[in-house]
Amino acid sequence: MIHARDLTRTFKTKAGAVEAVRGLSLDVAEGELVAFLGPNGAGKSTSVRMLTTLLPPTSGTASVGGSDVVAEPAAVRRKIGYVGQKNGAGVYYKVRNELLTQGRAQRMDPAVARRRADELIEMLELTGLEDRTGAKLSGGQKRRLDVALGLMHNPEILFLDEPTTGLDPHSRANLWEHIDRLRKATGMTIFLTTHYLDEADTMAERVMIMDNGRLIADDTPARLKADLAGDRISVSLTSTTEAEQAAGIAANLPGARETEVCGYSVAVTVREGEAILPEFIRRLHEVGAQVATASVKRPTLDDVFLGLTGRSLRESAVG
Ligand SMILES: Nc1ncnc2c1ncn2[C@@H]1O[C@H](COP(=O)(O)OP(=O)(O)OP(=O)(O)O)[C@@H](O)[C@H]1O
Repeated sequence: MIHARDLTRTFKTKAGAVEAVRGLSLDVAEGELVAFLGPNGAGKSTSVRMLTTLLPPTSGTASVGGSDVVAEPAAVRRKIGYVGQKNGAGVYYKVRNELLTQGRAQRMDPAVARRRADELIEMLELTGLEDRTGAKLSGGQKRRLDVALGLMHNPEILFLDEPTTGLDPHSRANLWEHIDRLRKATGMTIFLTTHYLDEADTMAERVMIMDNGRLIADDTPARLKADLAGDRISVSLTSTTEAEQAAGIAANLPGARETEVCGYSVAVTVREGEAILPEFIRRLHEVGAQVATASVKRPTLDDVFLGLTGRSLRESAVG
C-alpha cells in the first residue's frame, strides 16, 4: 500500500542545508497499522508530507495506493485521508457543515456526501453535536471531527500526524477505540506518527523508528523489545561476595547480555526474563547464595531507542 525507496528531502536554510530525510525506504502492507516514532526533528512529518504529496522529495521514489506521489499526486490524494497536526476542523463552522464542505472540496456528489457525513457523525460519536461550531467542541470531540474530515471521501489509507497529542488520557483512549473500530469495520491501512510510546506499543502492529532523518528500526513492538532491549532481571543478595558470585552465574544464563553488579545487587539483560528468572534462582541456591529480592523489568520502546542510539527518546531532540 505504501512503498518508499531512498526518499530524501533537503531544506535550504540561511544556516545551510538541512537533510531532514536521508534515504528512507519502507513498505506498508494493506490493512497494517504502523506507528512512526522518533524524537523532535527526526524527520517524521517531512516523511509523511512527502508520502501525502504535500511536499516534493529531493530524490527517491514513493508510491501510495499504487500511484506515484510525484507523477500522480491527484490519484494518491483520492486514496488517502490525511489528518495533520494543524489542518483540522475550524472554529466557526458547524460540525455537519464542515463535513459537507469537505465533501464538496473532494468533489463528492451532494447526496453521497450527506449520507457519508451522517455515517461518520455516528461512527465517531458526534451525534447531538452536528450544529455545534468547532469552538464549542472539547479537545477529544474536535480531534474526532478532524478524523471524520479525513475520512469523508472513504480513503483506503489514513495518515494521522500525532492524532492524540494534547488530549487527556481518557480522550486518547476514546480516540483509539474509534480508530480500532474503524479498522475492524473497513480494513483500512493506517500510518501514524506519535510521541506516546505506550500508545505505539499497545496499538501498532509495526513500529518504525526514525532518528536524524534515517529509519533505524522497523519491526513489531514485541520483537523490537526482545531483540534490541530485552528484559532486565535484578536480584539482590546478602553480601557483595554473593553478588560477585551471582554476576558470574548471570553471565552464563541463556542469552545473557549486560551483567552489572552494584553493592549487594546484580542485574542482567535476557530475552525472556520471566522464563529465565527461576533458573537463575535455582543456580544461585545451588551455590548456597541467599536471594533477598528478585524482579523482572519489561522493556519499553524507550529502552529500544536507548539501545539503538544511547539516548532516551523521551528527552532527545535532533539539532
Ligand atoms: N520548511 C522547512 N525548512 C527548513 N527546515 C525544515 C523545514 N521543515 C522541517 N525542517 C527541518 O527538518 C528536520 C525534520 O523536521 P520534521 O518536522 O520532519 O521532524 P519531526 O520528526 O516530524 O519532528 P516533530 O516530532 O517535532 O514533529 C528538522 O531539523 C526541521 O527543523
